[in-house]
Formats: sequence, C-alpha cells, structure tokens
Amino acid sequence: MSDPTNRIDRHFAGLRASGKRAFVAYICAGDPTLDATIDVVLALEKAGVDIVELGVPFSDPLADGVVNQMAADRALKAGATFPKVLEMIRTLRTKSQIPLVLFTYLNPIYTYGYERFHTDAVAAGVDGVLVLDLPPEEALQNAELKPAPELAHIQLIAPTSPPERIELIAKNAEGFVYYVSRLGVTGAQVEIATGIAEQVAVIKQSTEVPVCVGFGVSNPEQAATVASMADGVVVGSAIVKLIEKNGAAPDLAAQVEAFVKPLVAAVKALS
Ligand SMILES: O=P(O)(O)OC[C@@H](O)[C@@H](O)c1c[nH]c2ccccc12
Repeated sequence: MSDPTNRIDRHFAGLRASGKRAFVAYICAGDPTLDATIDVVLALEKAGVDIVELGVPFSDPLADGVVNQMAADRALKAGATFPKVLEMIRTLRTKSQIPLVLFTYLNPIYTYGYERFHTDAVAAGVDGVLVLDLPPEEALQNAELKPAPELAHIQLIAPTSPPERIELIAKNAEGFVYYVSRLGVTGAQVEIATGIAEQVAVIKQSTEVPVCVGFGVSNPEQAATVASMADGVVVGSAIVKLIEKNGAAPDLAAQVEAFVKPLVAAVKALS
C-alpha cells in the first residue's frame, strides 16, 4: 500500500507521474564522521539523488564487501553509535526532506530495543528500514520485528530466491523492493549481472511497489543499463570508495556531488 505521508512513497509517486527512474545512493553513516555525513547527504541531494540509504555501522556486516566493511570500521572508530546516528538524522532533517532508509543488521536494533527504535527512528525522520539479516518469515511472524507503520519495511530479493519466497516478500513489500542483482557481497563489478530484467518481471507479478536493483554498479553506463530494467538503481561501494579516498579533503561534499551527478544524469536520461 502506498502511504502519502511516507517520503519514499510520495517520491516514487512523483517519479511515476513524470516517467522517471530513481537513483538511490548508499553511504555509511558516520564515515568519516557524523558531521561529514550530513554534508555528504546534502551533496547527494544536490546531485539529484532520489533516496539515500544510510548504513548503520556495525562490527560484523556479513552482507557487505570490503569497501563497505571498511567504511563501517572507520565510522565505529570515529565514534558513531546507533543513538548518535539517529541524532545526526534529526539534525539532517532540519536541512533536508530527502527520503531516508536505514540499512542495518538486526543486532543494533535488538540492543537499542525494538519499540524504542521504532519510536525514535520515526521521530528522527527516518522513512524506511531494511534489516539486512532478518528473513521475511521472522519479520512476518514476530510483530515487534516489523518496523512501525510510519516506517516502510524494505526487503531484499536475491537471484536465488525461489518463486514462493519472491511472492511472499513482494506481497508484503513496502516502499520498494530491493533486488540484489548477484550473489555474494556488495561491491563494484566490471560486468553487470545477467537475468535482471527477468527477475524484475517475476517480482512485478506480485507487487505494485517499485523495484530497485543494486550490487556492483559503479559507473554511469552500468547505472543506466540496470535502471532501464527496473524502477531504480542503487549505487553504494563506488560512492563509499570515493569517501574513503577523500574523507579528509575539505571539499569532500563537492567531490561526492561531482562524482554522483553523471551517474544520476545517466539514469534521468532514460524515459
Ligand atoms: O555497493 P554496491 O555493490 O554498489 O551495492 C549497493 C550496496 O552497497 C547497498 O545497497 C548495501 C549496503 N549494504 C548492503 C547489504 C546488503 C545489500 C545491500 C547493501
């Protein structure tokens, strides 16, 4: 169900009306610092990014490749904690209304407390949550594991997800469905995965919710190719790598903006 009060749903409704695809960017909150994350998100927004995925830094990020692992490590070493990430989002919300999705493993939410998490995330201005290591069956059977109604519960589908599971996930989808285009962990790849268009078509048989595809996209050409097969494309590690290289530069935000602009432009050029 589309919720007009949720920034993700509202944003996709606008994109749909204008026939445009979404560009979704992933960064790790607190890398290199929480203050820098605010500037980087504002730079992403200026570059035309539609939705920002904010990773909650975690010590055992099992689905993340080395670039994202190192980003989480930098953020943790710089002092990022789950409460501090929420505090940063509260500050960010005084400057931006860009749709925000928290990417997290279950452990930080468990430690913080489910109810407290739901209340505080909504109050901070988070629009959606993707709990990376939470299987859909668990989320559906345990009410406390489902985000609050105001938070879209975003879920992953993998190339190996069997049809029954795709149907289960897609039927309960909120915000958007995230199709990870390949097995393994996050990270830039030379070649785009095969079978994306086919899997997106299967997912779309069970849901009206937009489908975004990510994993391994790092340049404008790949972004356009992948986006042309779905409602949106996600780029993570390529941006995180740029932050890794230029974290200490005074013009980090400007560099992020310059890097992301052509990626966004390639996606927005599609009709
Ligand atoms: O890094 P890539 O290959 O561009 O893929 C996006 C990815 O980083 C981001 O969406 C993400 C970060 N952590 C994840 C864990 C699982 C699935 C996806 C993610």
